[in-house]
Amino acid sequence: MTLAPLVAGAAGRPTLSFELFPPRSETGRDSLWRRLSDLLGSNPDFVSVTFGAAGATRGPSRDLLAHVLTTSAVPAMAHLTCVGSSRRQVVELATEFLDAGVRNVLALRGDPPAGVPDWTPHPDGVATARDLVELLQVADRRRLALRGGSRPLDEGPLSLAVAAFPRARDHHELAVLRAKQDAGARFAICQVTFSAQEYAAFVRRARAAGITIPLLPGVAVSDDPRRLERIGELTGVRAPRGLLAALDTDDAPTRRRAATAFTSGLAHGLLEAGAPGLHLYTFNAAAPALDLLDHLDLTRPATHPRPAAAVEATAAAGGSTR
Ligand SMILES: NC(=O)C1=CN([C@@H]2O[C@H](COP(=O)(O)OP(=O)(O)OC[C@H]3O[C@@H](n4cnc5c(N)ncnc54)[C@H](O)[C@@H]3O)[C@@H](O)[C@H]2O)C=CC1
Ligand SMILES: Nc1nc(=O)c2c([nH]1)NC[C@@H]1CN(c3ccc(C(=O)N[C@@H](CCC(=O)O)C(=O)O)cc3)CN21
Repeated sequence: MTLAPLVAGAAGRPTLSFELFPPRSETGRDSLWRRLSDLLGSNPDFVSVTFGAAGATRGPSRDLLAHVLTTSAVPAMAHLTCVGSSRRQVVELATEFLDAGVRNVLALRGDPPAGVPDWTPHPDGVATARDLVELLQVADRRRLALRGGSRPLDEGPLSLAVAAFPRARDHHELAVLRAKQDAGARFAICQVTFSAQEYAAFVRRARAAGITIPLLPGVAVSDDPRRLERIGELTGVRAPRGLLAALDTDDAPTRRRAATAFTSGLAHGLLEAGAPGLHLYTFNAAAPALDLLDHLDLTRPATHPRPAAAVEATAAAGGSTR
């Protein structure tokens, strides 16, 4: 399933996507599989799976993507990063994910690993997301050529997305996004934002700079203030003090209501500003994302065809394939 037309509005409704990170442990994996089935059950347009700094979660990220691709009909997007890798390593990495059935990739430069003071980037490595956008297309073409040049019928074209930064005010950052678009990115997922005005102003600046691809805003839907603090440390985008204060309570239902009151206000503002949809940073929790969907009345009809593996598994279990 190619996501670019969906994000560009082909479905006639806002696009909805969930961002997940791979579990750290076996126990984490079992509990994630359960929460995942609630999230996938709401029929998002796609889920995306993060890739730890400098490839630290390569195996777990690939396994989580393969799990989504084989057990659900929801398209999955891999985040892949290039910082610290040689061109050859990037092509190998891309081929591994393409072999696992991934056709949608968020091409990111990537964060340097935390707490590794003597870390240095690869000397002849791929330094920017723009170069990664190009190299991923090379890897896909090379893989196709090695298989005799014809694509299996169920293998769609490679579809690439990149990151965008609503906070960025200088022309250089817009030129970088423009270069990623010109290299072949079909849409951008925005860094977390807590302000619809900030997003709207960014979209205006981007359009004036010749950026025409859809710019999907990113919304952190957590009801856990520690998560929001952590994302603030990681990205420099701090949650509003009022939101953190409202979440500063041990009463879980109060926290959940406060989170949904905030995210639904923000989501309304973003959609009113013309956003093509919402990319929800879920932190692997189902409830805050599903509460928001209820609140927005964004219930989704089941539109994705089921993958053969899931249909066979259901049929083997004596169940319905619908
Ligand atoms: N994992 C995720 O979901 C997300 C991660 N990020 C992170 O944000 C950071 C930035 O990533 P991207 O936007 O993918 O990287 P990018 O390669 O587009 O930009 C990275 C930096 O390099 C500079 N740069 C890029 N091309 C340049 C050029 N030709 N000449 C001079 N400077 C250039 C940019 O100004 C920017 O400051 C990374 O750490 C990335 O992993 C951001 C959003 C989402
Ligand atoms: N610069 C940057 N790097 C990213 O990886 C990134 C962004 N920005 N922006 C959007 C999303 C948000 N991301 C996040 C945000 C928070 C955690 C987080 O809370 N991580 C926990 C560990 C999670 C776990 O494995 O249990 C942490 O303590 O760091 C992870 C990814 C990934 N993305």
